[in-house]
Amino acid sequence: MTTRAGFIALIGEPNAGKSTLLNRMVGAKVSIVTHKVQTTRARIRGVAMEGEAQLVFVDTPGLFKPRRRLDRAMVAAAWGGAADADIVVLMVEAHRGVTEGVERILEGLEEIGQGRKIALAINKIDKVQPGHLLELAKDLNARYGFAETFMISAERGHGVEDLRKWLADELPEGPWLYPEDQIADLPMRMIAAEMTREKLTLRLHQELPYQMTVETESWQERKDGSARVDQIIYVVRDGHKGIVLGKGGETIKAVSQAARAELEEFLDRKVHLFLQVKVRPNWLEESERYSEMGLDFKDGNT
Ligand SMILES: Nc1nc2c(ncn2[C@@H]2O[C@H](COP(=O)(O)OP(=O)(O)OP(=O)(O)O)[C@@H](O)[C@H]2O)c(=O)[nH]1
Repeated sequence: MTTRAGFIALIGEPNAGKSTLLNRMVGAKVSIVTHKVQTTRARIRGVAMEGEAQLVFVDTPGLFKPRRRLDRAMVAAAWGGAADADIVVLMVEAHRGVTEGVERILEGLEEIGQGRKIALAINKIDKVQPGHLLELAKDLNARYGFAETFMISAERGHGVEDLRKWLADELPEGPWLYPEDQIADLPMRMIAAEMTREKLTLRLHQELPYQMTVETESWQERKDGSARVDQIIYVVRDGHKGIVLGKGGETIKAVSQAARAELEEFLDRKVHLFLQVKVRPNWLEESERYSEMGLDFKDGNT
């Protein structure tokens, strides 16, 4: 059995249909991960299984907000998420065609195009005549050498299956990035980790340790309707551990209380939150790519 796994970034102008497509591909409403700016370059929006392939969809925050003065270096930096992905899918709205925004994205693709496959998905085909579609596909392919072109209607589901299958075939061979049984509650795990991270950021300000990550280790539903959530705060140095714990553990206690309160409000039920701080000195080398993606990377997984 050959397994495949990798990161896929759906990009496009606002309203192109990225969320709609993602929800179709993943088969559930998962794109609920908040859009708060973080130090991570990209975050997981959903995971789908297709045969023996695991498709991990990442978000590319703040990518396409039009900027007046957009120099190339800025573009490259802002494209972090897409640049880390194995496959990028550019979504273009069929009825709008090559807008200024699309042109800008095509320019950006030149920067990140090396080393990854880029597919074109012309979306909302239900809104136009077929003749128009072929012309648009030709025009776009003349501007950029896409690996493949798909005509889809994310809303109605047309062409989505073909795209999914193609993505599964094109992903690199390798072990799955998530255990299969974690996929369903993944968005919740990530939201919970993000809440704790946010509280730590608020509390520590400039003291915030470099390269700190929060991971939700386990999520258990209890018979009484409450949830037990265990999280680990990873830091890279021993000294950082002290900062996160605070004097007599007061920092971590306050963070835990605030994060729990927010999680309880979000879930509308009782939560037992357990935080642990661990030093993982080689963390960066071990898991640079995965942790940037917010993945639950553990030693020995590779
Ligand atoms: N007619 C039609 N409408 C679609 C299709 N796909 C998405 N839409 C609609 O387009 C709108 C935008 O879709 P979203 O999925 O929210 O787009 P998005 O790219 O995630 O937007 P942002 O979050 O703003 O970046 C919604 O009203 C969708 O219902 C499609 O295939 N056909």
